[in-house]
Order: sequence, then structure tokens, then C-alpha cells
Amino acid sequence: MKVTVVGAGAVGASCAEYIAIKNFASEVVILDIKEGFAEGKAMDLMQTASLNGFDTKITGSTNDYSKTANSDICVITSGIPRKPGMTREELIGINAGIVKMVSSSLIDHSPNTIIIVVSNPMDTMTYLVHKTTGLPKNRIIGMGGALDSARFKYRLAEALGAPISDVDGMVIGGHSDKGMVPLTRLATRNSVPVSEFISEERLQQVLEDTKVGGATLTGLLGTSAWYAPGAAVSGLVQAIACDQQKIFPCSTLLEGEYGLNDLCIGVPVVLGKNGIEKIVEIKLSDAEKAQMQESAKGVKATNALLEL
Ligand SMILES: NC(=O)C1=CN([C@@H]2O[C@H](COP(=O)(O)OP(=O)(O)OC[C@H]3O[C@@H](n4cnc5c(N)ncnc54)[C@H](O)[C@@H]3O)[C@@H](O)[C@H]2O)C=CC1
Ligand SMILES: O=C([O-])CC(=O)C(=O)O
Repeated sequence: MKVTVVGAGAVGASCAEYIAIKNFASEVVILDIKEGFAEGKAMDLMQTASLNGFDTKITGSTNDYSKTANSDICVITSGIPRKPGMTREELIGINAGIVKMVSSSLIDHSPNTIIIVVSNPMDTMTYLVHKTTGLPKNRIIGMGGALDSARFKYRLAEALGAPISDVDGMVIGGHSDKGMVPLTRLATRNSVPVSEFISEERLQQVLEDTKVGGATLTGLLGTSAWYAPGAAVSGLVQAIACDQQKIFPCSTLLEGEYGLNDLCIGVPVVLGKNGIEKIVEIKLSDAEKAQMQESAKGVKATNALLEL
């Protein structure tokens, strides 16, 4: 199993590290445009192999896509991150050009690959990869919901005073400060609805904190987060590489599902060896449906800025 990670920055390196530590891939290639940067990150990570006990071979490449040839899975993290006070959508001007160029170079060398898009604004970048590569929809996956759900669980556990492993919950919708739809109605503590334990008001606070999870960290760090994003990507890569058939919320091209068309947005999907094996349509309440419609409107407004 060969995995390429484009972008050796904060998220790309974290993602490569988690993939290696989980020890399921034979090879990870990190590629970056900055001279020597990917090679340096790869060497540094390889020097953790004996310490962390993994056999994955990590190599770096300065913009040489021949090194990525025949990758089973490619992750796109190249592009600029936001700074405090910015929205993800403001990154489109620079990141669209980068993602377009990177995705076509990847496909030139790995025509059968599955692509995971991370660069922001992620839902729009995922849509752009569809338009650029024309790959079947099961092979293009946007990562956002897996991360947002991890943050939701963190906030739920905090509110409940419970261990995170006792808590379950999912966030669907657009990966944006306003567009996320945390499904509080379906969140549970060990199968019991969380509303049994905390007030509606506290749950609303959890929802609001979850939606601005990325912005909160950007305010604290001066740039956006990388550990949880890297871990979330590694979870998707592992589910595909190991044909786990697990459900994650991912951004995928909708063609009528959830009453939505011609956009990529976060919904639950089953991930396995073919990438997206199935879009899972869960029954939403009227309020949740309305939130999804509103979220889709936001994503479509950003998509309209693309030069396709
Ligand atoms: N979807 C999600 O949940 C998340 C998305 N992100 C996004 O991921 C992206 C990367 O974030 P960071 O790693 O923090 O940024 P970073 O600045 O640390 O790393 C980005 C890397 O991309 C490289 N790069 C730029 N243009 C390139 C090109 N044409 N080819 C190859 N490499 C190129 C840069 O040299 C840099 O090393 C950002 O757009 C950020 O908003 C970040 C966290 C979560
Ligand atoms: O907040 C950002 O800009 C980066 C990101 O998507 C996240 O951490 O959720």
C-alpha cells in the first residue's frame, strides 16, 4: 500500500506521522514544492521509526511526481492555512490554483488512485478535484467531518464530565464556521442520548463551540491546527487501505442524496477499499434538513467563485 501526501507542512507531516505509527502502509511519499522540505520531514520521521516501532518507509520529494507513481491513496494538504480572523473561504484565491495543479499531476502518475482532499476551503476544493480530474465520485473524498466529529466528541465529553471514549456523535454539512451541522439529537453517552445528562442550553453551547473549533485553535496557535487534522486523515486512509467498511462523515459529490445536487458536502459514508463504498442517508429532522440546505447554500456560493 503506497500513500502519497502532498504538502509537507503542519498537516501533511502530522498525517504522514500518524499513518506511519499505525503501521499499515508499506510506503508513504511526502511531496512539497519547497526545496528539500519534504526530504527533511521524511528523514526526521524515519528517524522515529525505531523509537515508535513502525516499518513504513517514508520518503520525500521536491515536486517530483514520478516518485508518487502508482500510489493507492493520495492526500492533498498543499496550500495556505488561515490566520486568526480569517475564514477558510478566504483561502480560495491561492489554494484553488494549487489544488488544481496538484490533482492533475497526481492523476498523471497514479491514474487509479483515491484522492483525499484536505486543503481549504475543503468542500469547494473537493468539488474542484472532481471538475479537474473527472474521477468517479467514489475515488474523491473530502476530509472535514471526521475532524469536526472528533471536536464535537471532545466538547461533549467536556460538558458531560465523561471520558471521550464513552461519547459518540457526528457532524455533517459544510466544513466551515457557519456550515457545520453537529447532530446533537443523535449524540450519545454509551448509547444514552446526551440530552438525558445535560441541559438544552449546555448542548447548544457544545454545538457552537464545535462549529468554531478550527477558528478557536487558529486564534490560539496563530495558524490552523494539525494534530487532530492529521489523525483524522490517517483514520480515513486506514479505513480505505484496510478495507474497514467504517462510517465517517466525508465530503462527497451529491447527486440527489439529502435533496442536494452538484456540490460536495459532508454526509456519512462507508469507507473501504474502493474509497466511498456507499453514501448513508440517515433520516434528518426538519430542523436538521433546513440546516443542511443552508449549509449547502454557503458551499455553493464558494463554488461559484471557482474558475471552471
Ligand atoms: N480539511 C480540514 O479539516 C483541514 C484543512 N486544513 C488545510 O490544510 C492546508 C494545509 O495546512 P498546513 O499544513 O497547516 O499549512 P502549511 O503552510 O504548514 O503547509 C502547506 C504546505 O504546502 C506546500 N505547498 C504549497 N504549494 C504547493 C504545491 N503547489 N505543491 C506542493 N506543495 C505545496 C507548502 O510549501 C507547505 O509546506 C490549508 O489549506 C489548511 O487550511 C488544515 C486543517 C484541517
Ligand atoms: O480551521 C482551519 O482553517 C483549518 C481547518 O479546517 C480545521 O482545523 O478545521
